[in-house]
Parts: sequence; structure tokens; C-alpha cells
Amino acid sequence: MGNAAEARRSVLEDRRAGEGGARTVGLTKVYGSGGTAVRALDGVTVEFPAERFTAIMGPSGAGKSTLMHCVAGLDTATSGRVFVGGTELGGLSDRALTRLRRERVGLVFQAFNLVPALSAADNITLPLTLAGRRPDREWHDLVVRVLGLGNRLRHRPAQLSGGQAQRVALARALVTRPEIVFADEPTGNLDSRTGAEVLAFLRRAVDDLGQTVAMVTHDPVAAARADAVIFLADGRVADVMRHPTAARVLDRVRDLGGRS
Ligand SMILES: Nc1ncnc2c1ncn2[C@@H]1O[C@H](COP(=O)(O)OP(=O)(O)OP(=O)(O)O)[C@@H](O)[C@H]1O
Repeated sequence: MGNAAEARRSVLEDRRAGEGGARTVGLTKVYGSGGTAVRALDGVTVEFPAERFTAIMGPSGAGKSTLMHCVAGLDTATSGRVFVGGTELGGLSDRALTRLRRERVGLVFQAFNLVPALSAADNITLPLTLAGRRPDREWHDLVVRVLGLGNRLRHRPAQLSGGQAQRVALARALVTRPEIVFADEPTGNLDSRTGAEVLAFLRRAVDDLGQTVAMVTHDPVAAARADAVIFLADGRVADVMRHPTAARVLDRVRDLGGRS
């Protein structure tokens, strides 16, 4: 076995045993009150298992973003429970929640959200810089290698293609070795070939780096790269499909009505 493979194995064996993933129990989120109240989530119990890739689909307004925001600690539940790894979010102080959000959850957005003035390398380590932490060099280098970014580190975002920019965003989400990475329509701004490449890297984050990924998408082909698809409709879980194929996902999306 080569040095690189050995390094990779030893880094992966370091994983915090028994941690990772996220889940909700009876998660309900109501925006507003009285006659104008909107029940965005209505008793959602779902699991994002550790070291798995899960897609979230559903018609517009089904509650996909709300679910992601509540599990990522960006929004608070009205009732029900949210766990990231072994930690229940409901019991955390604002300060602890901020820390959890920063260090134990990774976020990837459609619009990349890289800092234009910083190199790819500095963008990747930004979450650690903000937290006053030093990168775990071995893990950092492994992430950069698996995402194929070694020769792009000195580039600024404007000098990167869309697919490279999204890989930098993914590396930034992974560098803290979070319990879960949420990707919100990560291929929405990319052409289909580049989108497929980014999906392949999301898969590698799970298969080669042992990370946990949850992805909101409207695209059945993208969802088919996941291990399971959670379908939401009207704030509830309408279905969970394991081992999805694009054709089966498309059928289900049509059953649920409208654009997924
Ligand atoms: N901050 C808010 N205040 C009031 N209502 C909200 C707020 N955020 C979301 N909603 C409502 O909650 C419901 C679920 O919205 P959410 O954005 O989670 O859906 P979605 O499935 O992500 O939709 P899309 O695919 O269009 O992004 C919608 O009816 C929406 O209008």
C-alpha cells in the first residue's frame, strides 16, 4: 500500500466513533401566528444516517429549506427534536448553537458563496480561521486531494470554473470534519456535465472520506446519486426511497404533483 493510501486509512480510522449524521423527531415549524400562520413542517421524523448521502425533494413550498435550516441550526423548531450527531439542538444556548453550526455542520449553496478576495486555499480554511482553530493538516490535505484541488489552491474564485468553485465550497464545508454537510441545490448553477462532476465529488465525500451529506435538489438525476431520497409534501414526509434511480424518482415526483 502506498503512503497516500496509508495516510488516508489512518486519518479515516481517527473518526470519532459513533458520531455523525443527524435526525429529527416530530419536527414542526410554524412561521407567523394566528390566521397568517404557515405550518412549514408538520411532524417530520427523518434520519440522515452517518456516512450516507441523502437527497431531499418535494414540490416548491414543501418545506425542504426549512428542514435543512432547522437541522443546520440556522432556524429553531417550533416543536419536536433535532439531533446533530449525539447532540440535541433544542437544549443548546445561543452560543453553543453558534459553535455547533460553525464546527459540526457544513453548508454548500447553489451560489458557491466564496470570498472573492481570498485564494481557494484561504477560502477552504476560513471556517477554521473564524473559529480560531488550526487545520488538521492530514485531513485538510486528504480533502484537497480527494476533491482534486491541489493545483487550484492559489487561484481566486474569479479564476475558477463553476465546477472548481463548487469543489472549493465543498472542501470548505468538509474541512472542519462536520457531522453533516448540507448542500442546497449545489448543481443549480452548473451545466449538466459540470453538475454531474460535482455530484461525483459529493459521492466521494461520502464513499472515500466517510462524510455524511444531505442535499436539497429538484433534479431526479442528481437525487439518483444519493443512497436514499426523502420526499416532502406540505411539510410532511410523503415517502422515503432507498437505492433511487432517476426514473423511479421522476415517477414519484410526478405522483406528488408539480415541479419537485
Ligand atoms: N421566514 C418565513 N416566514 C414565513 N413563511 C415562510 C418563511 N420561510 C418559509 N416560509 C413558508 O414555509 C413553507 C415552506 O417553505 P420552504 O422554503 O421550506 O419550502 P421549499 O420546499 O424549500 O421550497 P422551494 O423549493 O420553493 O425552495 C412555504 O409555504 C413558505 O412560504
